[in-house]
Amino acid sequence: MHEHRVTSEVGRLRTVLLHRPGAELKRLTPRNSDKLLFDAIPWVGRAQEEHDAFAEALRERGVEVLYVTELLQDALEYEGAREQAIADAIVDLRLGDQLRGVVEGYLRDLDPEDLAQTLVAGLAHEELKAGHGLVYRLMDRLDFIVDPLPGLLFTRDNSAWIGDRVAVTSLAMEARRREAQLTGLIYAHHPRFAGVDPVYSPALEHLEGGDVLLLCPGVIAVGTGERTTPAGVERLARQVIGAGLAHTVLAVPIAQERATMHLDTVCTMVDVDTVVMYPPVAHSLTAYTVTLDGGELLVAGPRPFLEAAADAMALDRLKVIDTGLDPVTAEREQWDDGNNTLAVAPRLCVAYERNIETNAQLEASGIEVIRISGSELGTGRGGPRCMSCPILRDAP
Ligand SMILES: NC(=[NH2+])NCCC[C@H](N)C(=O)O
Repeated sequence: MHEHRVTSEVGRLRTVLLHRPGAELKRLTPRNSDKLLFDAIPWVGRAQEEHDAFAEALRERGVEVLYVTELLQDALEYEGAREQAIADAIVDLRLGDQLRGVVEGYLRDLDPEDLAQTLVAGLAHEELKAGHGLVYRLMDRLDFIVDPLPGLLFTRDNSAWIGDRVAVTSLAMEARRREAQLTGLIYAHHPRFAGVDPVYSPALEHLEGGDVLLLCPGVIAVGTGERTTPAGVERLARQVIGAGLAHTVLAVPIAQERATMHLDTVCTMVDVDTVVMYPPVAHSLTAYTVTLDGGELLVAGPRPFLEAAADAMALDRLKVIDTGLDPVTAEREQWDDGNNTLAVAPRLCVAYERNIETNAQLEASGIEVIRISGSELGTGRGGPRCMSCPILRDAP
């Protein structure tokens, strides 16, 4: 019997879901990288080496590493999962009926392994010899019939475990919406997750896992900005408080900018009472405290985030470690995901090695840092936290 339960950001990590980047990254070109949300064209082989080293660093600390494609392939052995996966992949209105029929036939002929591959790597125009239909002929030769999912690397965003339930999220960016359909299929059909009852779904208001921070058991901070909408926070609050998974949700407005696309780009936890945070926002960030009273959501605030969080967590104060040192270094290291640490246990975290000043600050504050290289992985603008979806952690 496999367990899944996550009640904090820092309890000892037991099981994590990763996605080893593959053929979908080879689809990135200067023409499509903006749309697919990458800032540069990664060297794929090196990105895979970096990712393998990340996974190995976790395994060395006793963490069980699961991979999206392996789970997906297993799930696709089930007829219901196959049907759903194919239906989701061809619903795109760009296809039109005739081409849709051809793509459907093509996908139906694939075995679970190749189907999983294709759903992630996408299907290029030239790979489908669809002959003379109008849409196929008019389509740009360099276009995709099924879009690739390079963003799948950031498994944090498309699902987030809250207690023993999973929030399958509703991704805001068109390029990433299909990711949650795939993880949704895994949780719905893979025997390992039998009986799991999702607490959120991709059909609901926009919500991305990178915005969801489990401050302590019962208290969740949710960023709202470029990705998660205020309506998404409201919906999540209702769902998780209603289900008894939390008593308080803090809605935290963040700037609607790429550099701060998720709350975890400016703040992550490294201990039960300590965060690493980007100095320019540390004292300006605010929070609305949301609780539930007899079916009604009560909203208090806004107040300074650090105060609201400490109160909800019943702490005297939340300790803050600064990103970088001087403002320029801090800005550089924030951009390079210096704040985006993954805690493996209290006071032990994984971070990109390149963020020298921030890592030094962490160590000076007694946090042990496991450094990984991420020159290629980082081209997608995400660090160790974005690249991992914890499925089981010990109580903090
Ligand atoms: N949790 C995170 N910060 N995820 C980073 C996701 C990066 C990805 N390229 C995007 O723009 O969506």
